[in-house]
Amino acid sequence: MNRLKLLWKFMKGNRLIYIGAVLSIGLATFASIINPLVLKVSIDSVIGDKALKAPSIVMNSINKIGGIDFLENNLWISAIVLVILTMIQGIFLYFKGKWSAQAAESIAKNIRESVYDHLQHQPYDYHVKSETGDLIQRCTSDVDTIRRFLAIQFVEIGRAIFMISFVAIIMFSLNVKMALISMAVVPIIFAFSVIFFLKVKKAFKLSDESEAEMSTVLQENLSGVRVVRAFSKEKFEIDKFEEKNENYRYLTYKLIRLLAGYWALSDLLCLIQIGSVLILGVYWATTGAITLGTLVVFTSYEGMLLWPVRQLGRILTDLGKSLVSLERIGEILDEPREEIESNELTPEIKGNIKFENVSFSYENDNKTLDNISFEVNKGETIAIMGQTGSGKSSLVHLLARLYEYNSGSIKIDGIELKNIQKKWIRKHVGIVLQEPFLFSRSIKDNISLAKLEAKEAEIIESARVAAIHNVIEDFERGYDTKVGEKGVTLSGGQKQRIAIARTLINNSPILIFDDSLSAVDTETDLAIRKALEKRKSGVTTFIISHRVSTIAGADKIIVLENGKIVQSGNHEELIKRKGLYKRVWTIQNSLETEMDKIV
Ligand SMILES: Nc1ncnc2c1ncn2[C@@H]1O[C@H](COP(=O)(O)OP(=O)(O)OP(=O)(O)O)[C@@H](O)[C@H]1O
Repeated sequence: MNRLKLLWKFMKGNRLIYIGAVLSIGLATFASIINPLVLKVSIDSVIGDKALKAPSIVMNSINKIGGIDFLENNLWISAIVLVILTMIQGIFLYFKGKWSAQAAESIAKNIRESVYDHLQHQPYDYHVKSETGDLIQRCTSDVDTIRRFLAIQFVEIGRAIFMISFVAIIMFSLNVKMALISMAVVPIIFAFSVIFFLKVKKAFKLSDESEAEMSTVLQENLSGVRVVRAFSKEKFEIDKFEEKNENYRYLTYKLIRLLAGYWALSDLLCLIQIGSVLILGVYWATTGAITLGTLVVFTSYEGMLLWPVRQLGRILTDLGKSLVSLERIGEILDEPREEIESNELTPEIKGNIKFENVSFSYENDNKTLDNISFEVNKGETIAIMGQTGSGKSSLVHLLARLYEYNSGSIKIDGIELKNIQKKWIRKHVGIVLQEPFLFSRSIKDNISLAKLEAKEAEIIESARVAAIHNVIEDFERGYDTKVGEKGVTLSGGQKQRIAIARTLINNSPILIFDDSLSAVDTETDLAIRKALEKRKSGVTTFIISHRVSTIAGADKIIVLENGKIVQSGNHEELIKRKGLYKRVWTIQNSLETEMDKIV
């Protein structure tokens, strides 16, 4: 029920058009129902000699033009009325099709926009954990299932209701016995449709989910195709895809088999119904129990009645599918949005940072960061070193409020971080992530992403500091060079440097390099740091790196182990003490000496 409410919400702005479509189908149905009645009157009372029984408005109209005798001499009038009714039916069916399609397209657009907007407001962790292929499936295929239902089937509910009620009223007013026989199968098909609806809903859910799994494999494979090639794991990947593909085929086949079974059985019931009306109707017509006109009316109505009743199965089937799709879309929309523009504080950020007994864990009890305390002043550089998984990235993620710390306090310029607006803090904390992602746009657009209004000179300046300007200039199209998805046309180091330029353009007072200098060689690393040094005045910088030469010049160095600070100090102090820093420094130092000997 909640999901139907959601659909109603999405229909906002299109409800009137939709009601117009339902009314049109009602009028078209009405015209199609009147048609056999005109035929009956023509057969029984105009050509035949039965006295005409009709509502006074019809009787008056016939009398005005000269009575039944006049109609008998001018049979073409009946033919014209039939043609006009058919035309009315056609016109309203056209409007029904037009309006329902128009509304459905617009509603689908609303859904896509809502879901996309909602996804943009999901927290960082949501996207870390979600499967992209599954999300794409929900935003495309599931939305399309709803669109098709709204464009084709939903208005048919209106037709079915109109048709069954109109036809039932007329049938019972003409002949109760015949009406009962004509409608005998309706409740059976209806009950059958409802059972079927529940089964289809289940089968479609499985098929839709398996399609999502297949999309995830496909999306992951295409994103990681270079890893696949590098390890020549094509066969493994093909087998994995084939398994998902086969599962999807099997589940969809089961769904189609179910649908085929329903159609066959409901067709059989309908044919039995039509057959019994014909046999009994002809028998009663020959014995004089009913008129020939009544038989014509009943056989025409039988076809009209059974069509929407059978259609009810299809409507319910598609409703089942749409409910599954709505549920999957609703699951996204149920996720709480991350409020980044709250009424929290938006103070001037200078860059004095103080961690006091900060602890943090991801959903489980294991502490990823345990009792972290340190202080860094505006303009200082702090380096973080530690084994993989020791919590370095987690620590800097806290600074950008990508995650919230569980206990302790982080103060920026004396203000508790949790009280500073997320959008504001993210604007002032420039972070170069460990895995840079470039969009398939031009290099210029990629760099200016963090500051859309950036002037060309600013873009070039950032690129210069990131030591990538000369490389870009060498490209044929310079800054307009299009970067392939994930920057495939660029080397790892080039991508990394563009990502650095993108972060620098914002002139943030706090900069974080999350192992982002690792993809560039030592010389470029040094060049970037020197350029940064020259440019930055008062920028507080966090550098995460395993390379001692990168972090040796930092004002402070902290060494993490299992989420705890095990060492801190500057380079000179740390190389004098036993510990991870000294060990890494010794190894890297001796390697460099060896290299120097070779060169
Ligand atoms: N989103 C997440 N949900 C749950 N656990 C996570 C998440 N991100 C990281 N972790 C876990 O938290 C711990 C610290 O991870 P983190 O990425 O901070 O380490 P790191 O020191 O930056 O490692 P690396 O040097 O390999 O980048 C790891 O055990 C990791 O598995």
